[in-house]
Amino acid sequence: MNVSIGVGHHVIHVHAPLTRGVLVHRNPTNTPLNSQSKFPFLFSLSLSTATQLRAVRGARVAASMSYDKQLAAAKKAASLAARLCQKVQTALLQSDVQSKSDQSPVTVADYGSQALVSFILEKEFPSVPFSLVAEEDSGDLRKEESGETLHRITELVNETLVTDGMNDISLSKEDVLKAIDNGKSEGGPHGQHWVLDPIDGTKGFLRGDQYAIALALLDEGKVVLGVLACPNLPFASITRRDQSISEDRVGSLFFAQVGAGTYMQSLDGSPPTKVHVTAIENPEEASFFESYEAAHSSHDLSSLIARKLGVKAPPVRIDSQAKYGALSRGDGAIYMRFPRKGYREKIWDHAAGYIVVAEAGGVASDVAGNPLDFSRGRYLDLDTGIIVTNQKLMPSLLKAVQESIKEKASAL
Ligand SMILES: Nc1ncnc2c1ncn2[C@@H]1O[C@H](COP(=O)(O)O)[C@@H](OP(=O)(O)O)[C@H]1O
Ligand SMILES: [Mg+2]
Ligand SMILES: [Mg+2]
Ligand SMILES: [Mg+2]
Repeated sequence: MNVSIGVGHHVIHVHAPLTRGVLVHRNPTNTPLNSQSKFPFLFSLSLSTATQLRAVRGARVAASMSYDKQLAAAKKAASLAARLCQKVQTALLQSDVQSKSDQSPVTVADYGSQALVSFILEKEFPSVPFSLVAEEDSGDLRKEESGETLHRITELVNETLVTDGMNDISLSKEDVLKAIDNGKSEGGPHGQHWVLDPIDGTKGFLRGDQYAIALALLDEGKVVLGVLACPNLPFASITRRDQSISEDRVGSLFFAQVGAGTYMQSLDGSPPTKVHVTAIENPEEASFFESYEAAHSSHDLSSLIARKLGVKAPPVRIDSQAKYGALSRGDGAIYMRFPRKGYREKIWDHAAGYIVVAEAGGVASDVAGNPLDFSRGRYLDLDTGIIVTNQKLMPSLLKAVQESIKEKASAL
C-alpha cells in the first residue's frame, strides 16, 4: 500500500505493508507536530501501525535525507540577518554610542535579526507547521516605553527585506512582534525545530568584535543542518598567516548538512569551498580557542589543561560560535568552554556550531565525554563544560580536562 506521511517539513511517500488501512492528510490545523497528538489526522491507527510509522521516520532520518531546501532558506535568512546586524553595528561604532550600560542598540539588532529569520523561514515553508526555538521574546518590546524601539526594529527589518528584492513585503509592528514570538518553541526529541541565536556574542557585537548569527535545524532530536554567519570573521585563517595569500576579505559564512560536509563562503557571496578540521595529532602543536569573556568560561582551567597537554601557543580568545567556524577550517585545534558550576547551556549557543565542526571531521563532548544532546528542549543537559577538537586529539584532551578538574577541586 502506498501512503504519504507528513513529518515536520516533509511529506514522504512510503510503500509499506501496513496492518490496517491508514488515511493520511496534510495536518489540517497546522499545529506544531511535536507531541503524541501530532497525528490526529491519522485514522484507524493501530499500535503496530504507529510502531511502523516511527520506524519509517527513524529510517528516514538515519538515511540522511536531503535538507537542501531548508539549507538554502537558512543561508538566505542568516545572510540577510547578518546584513541587518552589520548595519546596526556600523551605526553603533560610528555614532560612538556603545556605552556598555546602554543595551538598546544591541536589543534592536537582536530583535531585528530574530524577526527577520523567523519571518523568512515561515514564508519559505508555508504549508508545514513552523517551530522555532530562539533566544529572544517580545515581552519587553510590548511595553509602552518601547514604542520607538519597536518602530526602529520594524524599519530595519523592512529595509533589509528591500535589499534582497522583497520590495512588495512590508511588515507591521504587530507582524514583527509575532515573528519574534514564533521563537517560543520548546524543541524536543520529535519533529523538526529551527534553532536560532539571532546574535551570538552580544558582548563582542558591542565591542565591534566577533559575533555570529547561528541557525540550525533539529529533526527527531538531531542537528541536521547548521549555518553560521560571522560578519567580522576574516575569510582567511585568523591564526595561520600565509604571506603568499593577500586575502583581506572579512565576513565568513559556514554551513553544514548531515552527511554532506561543511563548507565556507564569504558573506558577500564567493563560491563555497569544503573545509576540514586540522589533522594535527601532537597536542604541542595545537592552539586553542576560548571565550573572550572570562565570566563565560574559566581561563584558569583552560590554561592548566593547555600546560598539561604541552600546548605552546597562547589562547585565541574570541566571542561567539565564530570559534566553531574557525575550528572547522583548521584555524585552531581545540575549543574549550568551562562555565561556572550550575550554568545551563542553551541549545542555540551550540547547535549550528556543533554540526559545522562535526561535518568538518571534528568531535564535541561534555567534560564527562558524553556527546551533546540537543533533544532535551531549550537547554543542553550536560556535565558542565564543552570541549571540541579533532578525533585524534580528543582522548588526550579529555584526559587532561578530567585530571585538571580533579586537581583544581582538590586544591580548594
Ligand atoms: N555566565 C555565563 N557562562 C557561560 N555562558 C554564558 C554566560 N553568560 C552568558 N553566556 C552565553 O555565552 C554566549 C556567548 O558565548 P561566548 O562566550 O562564546 O562569546 C552568550 O550568548 P549571547 O551573546 O547570544 O547572549 C550567552 O548565551
Ligand atoms: Mg548566544
Ligand atoms: Mg544571542
Ligand atoms: Mg543573549
